[in-house]
Amino acid sequence: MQPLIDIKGLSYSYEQGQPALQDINLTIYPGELVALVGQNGAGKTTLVKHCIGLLRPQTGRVTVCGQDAAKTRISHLARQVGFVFQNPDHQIFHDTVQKEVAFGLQNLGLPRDEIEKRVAAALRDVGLQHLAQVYPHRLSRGQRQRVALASVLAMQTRIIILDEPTTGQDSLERLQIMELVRDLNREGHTILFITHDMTLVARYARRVIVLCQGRVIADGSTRDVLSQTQLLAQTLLEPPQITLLANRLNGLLTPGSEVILTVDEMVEHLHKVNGGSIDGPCD
Ligand SMILES: Nc1ncnc2c1ncn2[C@@H]1O[C@H](COP(=O)(O)OP(=O)(O)OP(=O)(O)O)[C@@H](O)[C@H]1O
Repeated sequence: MQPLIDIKGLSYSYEQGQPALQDINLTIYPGELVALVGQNGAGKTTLVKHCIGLLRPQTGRVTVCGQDAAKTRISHLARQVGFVFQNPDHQIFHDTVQKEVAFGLQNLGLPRDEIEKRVAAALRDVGLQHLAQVYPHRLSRGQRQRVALASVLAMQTRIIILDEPTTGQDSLERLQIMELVRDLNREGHTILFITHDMTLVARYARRVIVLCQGRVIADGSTRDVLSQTQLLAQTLLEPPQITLLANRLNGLLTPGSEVILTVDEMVEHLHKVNGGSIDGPCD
């Protein structure tokens, strides 16, 4: 299968700085749902900015949908890769939510009724349809984040990259955003999301890439990566509380069983251990 994103030997340093990325080699295939994690300053944002053409490799090469990202116009890449910035205020410029979400579609030259349809659908998906005529900067940070997400959804790109998509959201909104991300992935979008929230990683990601000081130190299935507690400790990332609890209990109850990632898995596991005497699920 042809990769959608192919990164070979990518290194990058900001002026007068330590290398932000060092010899990154990564391949993202169609249909993946990938979490990119690492402590502050690990290089996550720098890496994804190379995938949308905002930064050009100093060494190495980034290919997106078969095209060299360094030689492709940003506007052209934007048809393939949607990017939701960590700070929504970096991508919100218009005076109503509706105009903001329509902007990229107008640049594509789409007919007016198609634009209206896509804007309405995207606002519905993020739960903001009732705020279409509001000035975006009057909204909460979480709502502005969802405006930015709606703008990307409306573009219907094959790849969606989200930099900390749940920042500023309460716990219900966090889950709603991640359920939407999972639905988009099921509909065929390839998703890469950056987060520090390892509970969301455990629950939603199928693959995890760990960056530490500009290098990839782990890349594998969520279960494999989250079971490497010592490696995660290097990056100051802690597995979800339920995983830590299960690790402690496993030693006592059922040595050698698989790492547990969610409350549902824990309940299922306890059912097995106790012959079905525990009610669930409760995640
Ligand atoms: N515009 C910039 N100019 C100079 N140095 C920068 C710039 N942006 C990032 N850096 C530095 O590059 C390194 C990687 O930063 P980057 O923002 O990619 O990390 P990150 O993993 O996304 O961090 P965070 O989780 O805090 O967003 C850090 O040392 C950071 O200080």
